[in-house]
Amino acid sequence: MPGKQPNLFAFNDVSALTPALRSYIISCQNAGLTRHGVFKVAVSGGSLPKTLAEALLASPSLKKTSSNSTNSNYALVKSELLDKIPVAQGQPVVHPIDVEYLEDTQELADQYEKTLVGSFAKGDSVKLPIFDLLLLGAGPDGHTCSLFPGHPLLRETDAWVAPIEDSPKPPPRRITLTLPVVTHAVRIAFVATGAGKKEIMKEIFEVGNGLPCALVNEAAGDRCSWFTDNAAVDGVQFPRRGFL
Ligand SMILES: O=C(O)[C@H](O)[C@@H](O)[C@H](O)[C@H](O)COP(=O)(O)O
Repeated sequence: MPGKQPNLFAFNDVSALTPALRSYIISCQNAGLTRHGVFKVAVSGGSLPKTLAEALLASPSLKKTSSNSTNSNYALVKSELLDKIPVAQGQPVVHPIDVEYLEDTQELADQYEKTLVGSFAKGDSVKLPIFDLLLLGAGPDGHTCSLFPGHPLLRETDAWVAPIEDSPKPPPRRITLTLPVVTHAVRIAFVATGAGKKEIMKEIFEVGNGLPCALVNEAAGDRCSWFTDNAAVDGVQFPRRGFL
């Protein structure tokens, strides 16, 4: 159905992708600021924080990052991106998980949901938080956030944040935004690069198969955009290819 399909923006390589991602993020930010005076954005881990640094910082290579092998998405975003924002430009308000509750993932999820409730005022009128933008990665199995293929967590309808104790990707114990929160965002952008993504991109876009990334595509339609390099989408059929 034209108009309801996700957008695909494919580029020769990551250095060609990042300026377009930057423009897209700035337009989402401007829309958020116009709508409610703030820009509410959530960011996943993996290779994304590094790509965001390339997209958003004037000179991302000025400060070297010691390591990006960490189980903490916050530590990753902090070292790759936040620590490199010039002090004069100010810092965003960031809500990492509260490590005090790491031993109890349900409590950790509840505490994080409370943090979101503080920002989005869950109640009679607000059934779901509406982020201005979710910036996500796509795993080689089609997972996104900590929403894994075939996992019962995909059926969660009430919670905004949920624990997972059996993540197939380490670490096994995590918390995640739930699928309805993801699909309710004003805009959702996936960044997927490299030939290693080709097979799963084919499955997500040509088959669907209930893969978490495909479920986001189906629910969000044209509110969802994919930023890829050509290697990741070589030979993949897309209903809607855009140009930026
Ligand atoms: O929590 C995690 O384990 C990661 O954040 C993960 O969900 C990541 O976003 C995808 O696996 C894609 O990672 P890449 O972009 O590095 O392929």
